[in-house]
Amino acid sequence: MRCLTHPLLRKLLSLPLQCVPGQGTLSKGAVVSPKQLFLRHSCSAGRGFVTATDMVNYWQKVFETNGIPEARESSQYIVSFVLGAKTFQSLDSKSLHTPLTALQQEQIQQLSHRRLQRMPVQYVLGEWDFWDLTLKMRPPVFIPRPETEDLVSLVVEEEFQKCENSALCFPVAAPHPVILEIGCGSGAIALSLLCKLPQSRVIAMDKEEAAVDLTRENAHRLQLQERIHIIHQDVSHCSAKQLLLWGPIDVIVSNPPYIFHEDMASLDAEILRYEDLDALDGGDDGMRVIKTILALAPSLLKVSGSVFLEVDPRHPDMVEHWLQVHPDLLLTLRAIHKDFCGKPRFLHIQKQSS
Ligand SMILES: C[S@@+](CC[C@H](N)C(=O)[O-])C[C@H]1O[C@@H](n2cnc3c(N)ncnc32)[C@H](O)[C@@H]1O
Repeated sequence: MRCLTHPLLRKLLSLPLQCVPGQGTLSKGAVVSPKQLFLRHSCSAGRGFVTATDMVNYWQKVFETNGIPEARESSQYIVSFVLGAKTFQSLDSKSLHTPLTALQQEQIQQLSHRRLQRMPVQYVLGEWDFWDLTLKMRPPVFIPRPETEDLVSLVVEEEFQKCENSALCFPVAAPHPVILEIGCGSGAIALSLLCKLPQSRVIAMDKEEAAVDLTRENAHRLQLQERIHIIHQDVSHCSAKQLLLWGPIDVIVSNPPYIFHEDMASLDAEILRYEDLDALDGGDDGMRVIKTILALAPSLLKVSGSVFLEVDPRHPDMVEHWLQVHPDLLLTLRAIHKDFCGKPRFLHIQKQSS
């Protein structure tokens, strides 16, 4: 077994380092038996026990030393997760200074070792919050990003809440709106919409079995399984009939793969190593799946039904042009909405009344 310990960490702790069988070898300056080292360090500080704050500080240093991004946040997430808290900030003073049990220290160590291998913290913890839902996460299923919460808000606000004074509000009249999500991943969008719109039903489809399984598991955990129909299918191979089981659709929503292929190589190591790259790669112009969705939409939507898409900031102009050269689709770009960074990110497209 190789014993790799970063010199900076060694200096930091001023401790004699030793290999402990069974720890394995980690990439890039990994630490051997941090628990033992840490315990000795704490003892030398005269306390003889290890607290949550100690662990956060220790693992932050280890992460920084090993070039792990968001070192402090990562160590805080891991320690608070093991202590059963949502955030480190929500831990009270007592929890922060109570000695950790041997089991808690072991758990923190195991999870931190995964993070040291650049595993995203969402996969390390096995769960993550999206809006007000806690969802199971598993590699390689796409981890929902915070901006996508705004896509959910947009659907709820534009289609189902602010419609009384709008001429474009046909779906609000539907007593039990039917929503189709294309590319459901972990189920983040579909399940949030079901929670926000208690009368709605959702058809969620994904081409990856791992994604379909995770959406199903999350739906059961949230007891939403009665109102969701989950389909394992590639959107480019599916028939309209397959998706019309509850009749014409009010809203299609999708956060499709939209990254330009040439940009894929520059993604973070966390993404490249662990997430399904097909969930991100939108082809040469980032529009491969977007075009398929738009071509299918008219045969699925009710008159005045809507498509909401999350896209790359370069896409609004490209989609507008594409719709102009495909007038037969009878789709109109109604609105472009910005994300919280001010970038054009969400498209509202509507089926014309012909
Ligand atoms: C960017 S992820 C979005 C996942 C989830 N909706 C979210 O926002 O967290 C795109 C998803 O679309 C799925 N997908 C990609 N191409 C697809 C296709 N041709 N048909 C159906 N699903 C597809 C991927 O498997 C992935 O789960």
